[in-house]
Amino acid sequence: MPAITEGHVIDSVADALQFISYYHPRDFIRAMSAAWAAERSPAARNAMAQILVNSRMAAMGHRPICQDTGVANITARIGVRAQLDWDRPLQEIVDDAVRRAYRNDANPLRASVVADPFGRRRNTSDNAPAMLHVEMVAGTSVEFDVSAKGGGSENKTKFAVLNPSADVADWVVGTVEAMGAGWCPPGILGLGIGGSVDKAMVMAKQALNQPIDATELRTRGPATPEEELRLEIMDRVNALGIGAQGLGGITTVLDVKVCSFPTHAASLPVALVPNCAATRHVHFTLDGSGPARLVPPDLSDWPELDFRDAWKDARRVDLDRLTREQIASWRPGETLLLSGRLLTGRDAAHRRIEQMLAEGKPLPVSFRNRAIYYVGPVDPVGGEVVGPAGPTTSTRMDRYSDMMLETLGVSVMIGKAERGQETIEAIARNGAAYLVAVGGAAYLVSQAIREARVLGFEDLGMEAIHEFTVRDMPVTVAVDARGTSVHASGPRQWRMPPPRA
Ligand SMILES: O=C(O)C[C@H](O)C(=O)O
Repeated sequence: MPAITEGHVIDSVADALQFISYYHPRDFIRAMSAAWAAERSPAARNAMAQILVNSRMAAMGHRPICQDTGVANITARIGVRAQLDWDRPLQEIVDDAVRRAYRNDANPLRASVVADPFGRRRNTSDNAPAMLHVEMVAGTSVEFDVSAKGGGSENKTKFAVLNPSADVADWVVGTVEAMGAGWCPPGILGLGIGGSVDKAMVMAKQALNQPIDATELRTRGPATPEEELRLEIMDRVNALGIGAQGLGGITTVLDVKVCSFPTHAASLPVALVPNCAATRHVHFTLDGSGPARLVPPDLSDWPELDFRDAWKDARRVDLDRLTREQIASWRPGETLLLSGRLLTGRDAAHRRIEQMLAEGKPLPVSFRNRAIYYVGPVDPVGGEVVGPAGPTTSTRMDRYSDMMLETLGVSVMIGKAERGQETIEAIARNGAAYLVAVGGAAYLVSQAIREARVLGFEDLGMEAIHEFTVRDMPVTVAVDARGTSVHASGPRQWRMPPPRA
């Protein structure tokens, strides 16, 4: 039996991380296409169309589906009789693979990992380390699950130890309803039920690597209590009306995956890990014959669609001449095509601005009457001015709303997902507006960016303040100047009565 070498592991894991950065899994493309075809809410249908067009563009261009190219999550199942020809800890080996993949010259991926997480939060600059789990299994080979998990969906992870008499579906449905849209639905829910607190979380994460097969399951009918639970949760969550990007619609989840394990008689641990529209994972086996060969999807796997129809009546906005009166005329749910200059800034930039204001220091740029886009783009290659540059979750910037709107005079905020009530009130008080771009359509969004330059905080890397010049950047009015939120009105409109058991 030939030995599995360190080189086989590094080549395979590095290739896998590159592969999943631009290829959605086939089952995901199929499920998203079916959901798009069935969607009746125009806003959700348009968002899904952008996700699918972006997915095909990323596959063709070999550029990331999402600007959040994720943290590498790796599970290695090592056969007890496998011949391993390596000396270093597996963590070091997979970290080398991560470095190679994320610093690839042709398709650099975004470095999103920070060390010293509760202190300085220094970017490690190569996305290492990976989150590695190792299991010993029967056999002579080593199986790998490689995924790249984005921060927005990871942040929405929930865990509870329920009373053994509690209903798991009730907890999941209530939790998803309260979770907001920062996890970029439509996506997949991974559930780990039972075991211990740590075991439940690992099971939920690993459940997300199973193929999407809800349609097949529905056709053949559930054969186990887990399969019944999957369909019940899926139907009840979709009846909530949350829809794509939380804009209101009939599909919020494409599938619900469940792993369970025996647990303590007094406990019912349940972990819920959502996966976003940038679902990225691949599975391969090493048997000593060489690195893994991964099979890409076929271009015919994507539906033919032209989302631009949805924009033909869109209002064109000149950001360089924007007035508060114009902002006041925007309607919730309306599509805008933005042209002109906007500033960028996200978590680290807001934190630093707050510190500088407290210390009375001058800021590198004036935000007065400017639009700010919450984004951390991927570095450009070739002729690009910027790499994929989709929106990040705006909710994290809510605590800075008064500072940005009242103290600094920002007029427009652009991101994704809902805002909190205090931010909505601050928007209305200041005659500002909040716009959303589609999370998970980052490569498509980046096509609208014609120029990019860093104006401040360069040391923050992707979190620096940039100025983008955009042309026809598509966005939706999510909170208008009167404080009406489409993330409240959309789901209300598309909510359906709970399906009968
Ligand atoms: O970090 C990002 O670019 C986005 C993040 O994944 C988010 O969804 O908020």
